[in-house]
Amino acid sequence: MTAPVIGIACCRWTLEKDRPFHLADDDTLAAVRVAGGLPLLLPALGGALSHADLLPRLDGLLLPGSLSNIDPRRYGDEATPDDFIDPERDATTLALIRAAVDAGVPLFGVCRGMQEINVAYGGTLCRAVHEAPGRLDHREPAGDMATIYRPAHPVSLAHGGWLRRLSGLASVTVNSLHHQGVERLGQGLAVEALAPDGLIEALRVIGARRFAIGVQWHPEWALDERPLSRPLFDAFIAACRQRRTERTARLAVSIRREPVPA
Ligand SMILES: N[C@@H](CCC(=O)NCCCC(=O)O)C(=O)O
Repeated sequence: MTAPVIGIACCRWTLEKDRPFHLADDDTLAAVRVAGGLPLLLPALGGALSHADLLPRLDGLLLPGSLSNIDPRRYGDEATPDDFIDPERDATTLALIRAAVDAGVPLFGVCRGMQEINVAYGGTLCRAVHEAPGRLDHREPAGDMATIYRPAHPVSLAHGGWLRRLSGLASVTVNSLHHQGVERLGQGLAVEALAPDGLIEALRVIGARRFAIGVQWHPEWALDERPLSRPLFDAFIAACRQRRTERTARLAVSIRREPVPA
């Protein structure tokens, strides 16, 4: 069996001279490869990325973190001029998420990716968690990469939840690099983990045929050093492998059914 193909949603950033580039971070690609997947970068083409063309070729969909924020108009809030948004990524991922889950494509959202799952299911975001009464500051500290991605706070894993079953743990300590967070949970989503201030740190799509999980932290960083990070990627890729097996079996049947030329 060849490696499952994992579509990784790119950001679209203008890096120089008004030339936009499609980007994904290297740690996410490395984590997918270590767990046995074949990363395939999905350009942020919005509506030009045909789901009918794409989804039958994908074994998994991964939505990585990003410095950019989801356009607040996507969840009914007002835009502010200085917000760093990425409309093309929004147009790509927000349309793709539910289509992927409905097609049985395993889905894994990290940080912005988890926020995208929430918005795709009709949820809203708090745009500055550190300013919300009773909330902790979830932003990263200044410093080198080890400091930025340091274990920052515990999260409690939901009783009877999927993450608790996977890890056998009641809580894990996670890194934290975000200033936005889930405000209203989307319809059809379940809480999988909470921070000490009650902020939702992980969620799951209820009734999804396969892995459909979002986490607010970054398991791709120091993959083998944190208790839940490698198991998360391994479980995601295992689900993708299962889809690949079924997908290739279906393909073989349809090829056998092709009439043999006389
Ligand atoms: N901009 C949003 C999402 C935060 C996020 O995804 N951070 C990732 C930072 C860079 C990385 O390591 O990918 C927010 O601030 O809430």
